[in-house]
Amino acid sequence: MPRELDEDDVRIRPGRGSRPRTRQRPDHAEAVPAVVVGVDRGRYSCRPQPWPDRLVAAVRGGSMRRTSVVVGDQVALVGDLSGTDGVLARLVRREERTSVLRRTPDDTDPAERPIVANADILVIVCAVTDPVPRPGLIDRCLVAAYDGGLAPVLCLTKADLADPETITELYRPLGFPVVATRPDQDLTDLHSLLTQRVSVLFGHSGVGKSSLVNRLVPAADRAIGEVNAVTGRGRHTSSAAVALRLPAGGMVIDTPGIRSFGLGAVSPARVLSAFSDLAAAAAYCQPGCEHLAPSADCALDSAVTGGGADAARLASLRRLLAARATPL
Ligand SMILES: Nc1nc2c(ncn2[C@@H]2O[C@H](COP(=O)(O)OP(=O)(O)OP(=O)(O)O)[C@@H](O)[C@H]2O)c(=O)[nH]1
Ligand SMILES: [Zn+2]
Repeated sequence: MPRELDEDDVRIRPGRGSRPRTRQRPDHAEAVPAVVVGVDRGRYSCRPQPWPDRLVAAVRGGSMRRTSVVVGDQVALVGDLSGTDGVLARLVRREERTSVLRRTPDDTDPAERPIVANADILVIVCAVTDPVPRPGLIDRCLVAAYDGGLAPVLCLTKADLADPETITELYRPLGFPVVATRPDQDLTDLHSLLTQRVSVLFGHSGVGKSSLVNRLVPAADRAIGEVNAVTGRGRHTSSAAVALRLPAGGMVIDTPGIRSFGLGAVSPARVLSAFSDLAAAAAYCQPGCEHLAPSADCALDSAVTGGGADAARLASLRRLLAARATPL
């Protein structure tokens, strides 16, 4: 029996997915566009665009063996797309990604690898208390979001137990939405941010992420658990990202078991690009300036003293740049 390749066999290229697809064949013109909503050991659960209520299990076609495919990827399928149990379609193309979140290497997995593609928003879920908030972790998530091309949202859970103001204040200069949630209030603010968008939820164990997912996604759609029935349950289940449909459109991607995002290859320039107000002043820095601390090389401090930039924004940028180097 030929050995089946899976996600673990893929060598992640250092670039950002710009390899020309010379193997693309014209006979795939009729392939059906679909989005990947679950991945398990080389099997992909996909929702075809023309039949979004259908879950089709697929494997990568021959020309795709070295192409990484993750939850959120836009792909093209050929073959039997009926979604019948036990039937496998073939995945013949992966479209360019608009964003990529990467998982940090760990003891069992030495490669930094993509876990979610094409998400618009990273929702960083953090409890106001119990467990105590860890701004260092939030900062690392922010770096991963800016680097991966996602807009961050901070969701502060358990606002019924403590005042979210201290932590909200810390992030105010960054200008992204901060939403506080509590069990006795509805999730209107969060719904309006996430509806019609693709968002990734990330949070450490105990912060209330599962409670949030259950409130955002009605029980019926949780039947996405079927994904695992289609593709088989196994060792990867606990760390696999799964895309769930929001009632009013859009998807939330849950990332159970993922403890942090990869920051190994993050460049200061990509983080800086999320600070448009400071990016212009940074053009006056010496080449190679990492903007980490006040120095003769860094033009950002004089931009602040000259009134062209905000001190709190610069402090936030420096905290994020420093967070890259701080282990969790
Ligand atoms: N008071 C209060 N408790 C909450 C809130 N959200 C969640 N909890 C409680 O916090 C505990 C953890 O919630 P979970 O939803 O399981 O948290 P999780 O982040 O999914 O944790 P894991 O399942 O371990 O990954 C549970 O006892 C919840 O009832 C909240 O807004 N307020
Ligand atoms: Zn600088």
